[in-house]
Amino acid sequence: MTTPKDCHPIIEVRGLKNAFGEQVVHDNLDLTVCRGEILGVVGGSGTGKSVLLRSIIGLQTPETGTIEVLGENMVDRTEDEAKNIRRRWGILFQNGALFSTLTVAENVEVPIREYFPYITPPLLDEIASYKIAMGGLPADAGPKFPSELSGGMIKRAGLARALALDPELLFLDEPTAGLDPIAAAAFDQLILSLQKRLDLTVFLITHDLDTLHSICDRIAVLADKKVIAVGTIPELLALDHPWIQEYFNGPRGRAAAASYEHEVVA
Ligand SMILES: Nc1ncnc2c1ncn2[C@@H]1O[C@H](COP(=O)(O)OP(=O)(O)OP(=O)(O)O)[C@@H](O)[C@H]1O
Repeated sequence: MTTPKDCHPIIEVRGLKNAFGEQVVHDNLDLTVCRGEILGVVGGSGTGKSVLLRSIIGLQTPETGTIEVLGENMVDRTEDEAKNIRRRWGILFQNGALFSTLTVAENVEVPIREYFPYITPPLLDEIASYKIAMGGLPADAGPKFPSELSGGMIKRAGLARALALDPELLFLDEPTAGLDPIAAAAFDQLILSLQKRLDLTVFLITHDLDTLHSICDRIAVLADKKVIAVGTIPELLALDHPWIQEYFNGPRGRAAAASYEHEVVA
């Protein structure tokens, strides 16, 4: 369960400690994400998955520890340095985090305008249309406002915006939360096909066992303020940690495993 030998680290977290007052969320947490993998991050509610994501993207300053993303140190960066690194990743927040007063196309254009303020409007529109198509939305979604979209379409619009600057790395925070099983499975397949086509590295926080089975290369488990294990599902199942056993071997875990095995055989 060590890091794969051929791993080219894209995210390296070492000795991370995060605390809010007396509450220690992470203590001496280590994690490596390798280039080209889809890493799923799981853990019970409140184990610090979102705080870990916020630390990695520089929104949460840790008490101690080092974080490198795409070869850059993320702790104590100047605003200019932070801006340079931010353009190399895309983030899909749990609720899509779209600007409600902007259309889908305008939302996708926000990061492009930020980094390329002199881009011409026709080119901007063309790039936005292309990204909207990559997010799996029909062209007529571009002029719509978020309030006119279904939950699944909001996620796809958020994904289109996350892809706006051709990222090397994608952060997804519970991408299938709130979607019905059919929409969730379609979204999983969209992530997988984008990851392959665009050669992306994906850091994916999820509670969705189907997502873990169907698209994740490795899974990191957060518990006891640390990443207690990273590996494939069979590797994790070989451990006798109670949370891991309950999660993957509980009724829902077994159902997800069975349906995935069925899918592989069929
Ligand atoms: N800004 C903050 N101030 C104080 N406490 C915080 C803050 N952000 C997070 N926490 C606390 O840190 C802990 C971890 O929160 P986090 O949101 O990372 O959990 P999570 O694993 O993502 O949970 P869930 O699966 O429910 O989304 C929680 O106890 C939360 O209350």
